[in-house]
Amino acid sequence: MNTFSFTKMHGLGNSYIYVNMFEETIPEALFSELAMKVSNVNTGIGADGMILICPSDVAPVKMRIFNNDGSEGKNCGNGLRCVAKYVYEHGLVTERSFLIETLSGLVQAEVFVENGIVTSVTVDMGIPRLKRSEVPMMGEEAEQVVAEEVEFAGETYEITAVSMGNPHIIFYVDDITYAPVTSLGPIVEKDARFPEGVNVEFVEVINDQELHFRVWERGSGVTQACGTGACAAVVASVLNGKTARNKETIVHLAGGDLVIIWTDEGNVLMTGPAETICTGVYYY
Ligand SMILES: N[C@H](CCC[C@H](N)C(=O)O)C(=O)O
Repeated sequence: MNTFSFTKMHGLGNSYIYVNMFEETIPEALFSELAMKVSNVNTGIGADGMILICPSDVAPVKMRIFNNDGSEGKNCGNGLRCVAKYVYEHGLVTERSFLIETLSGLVQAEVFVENGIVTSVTVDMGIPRLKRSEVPMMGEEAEQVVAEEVEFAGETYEITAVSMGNPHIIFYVDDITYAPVTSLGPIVEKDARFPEGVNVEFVEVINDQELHFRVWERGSGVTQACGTGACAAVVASVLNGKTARNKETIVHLAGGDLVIIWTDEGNVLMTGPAETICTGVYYY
């Protein structure tokens, strides 16, 4: 019987099983299968996926994120805040600001500490990728995919597509309460026009600095929050003239709020909480 120690953490209810790969040894071939198993609420621990905190050649740590269907994501905003909290509190870093390597590049995290405990984290999520080919989305190359009419399941929708290192498509709705998250989300997630799949976000604009937000995540389905998705929603809202560039926007997700700013310099800053739920030993 094999085991590994884990820490369950969440960012606004978007929970993952975190494994410190500086201390644990798990065969790479099992990462995908174990992500599915630990995520199962009945036969596993229960979470939206698994995140590995790994050594890196270019930063203090590298984050690898696996959705609950076993697929590997290239970025995870809520995960980055929890990784930053974990590595600071476990002494893997000594500075309050440090780099984290992801599959979509390096990001800079800054932790805010009270009595030795990280209470919130700001992550510089970098520059959004806006070209159709960068999302990626099939079709004739375009500098941006903004307010484009696209048909899904026989209905025509206006969509905006943004990559934060992982793909996102944003739909605007009049009332977030009635957003077709579970009906339209799974259809769009697997649409052939998104060769790598896509995270599906629904946004209600409250004012030029406030959004309501719900998400159907690629590889995990409905989650309480999606950090990269919230960043993509702010970028899309600026591109659509609905919110202000270079001003803090409050994004109200099901699990709570994120404060996000798309700066004039081009990068997206995301600030929000990160919490530890429990630790334990998993048997496999
Ligand atoms: N489902 C995403 C990964 C998790 C992103 C989300 N949980 C976040 O906080 O950004 C993907 O496959 O691209």
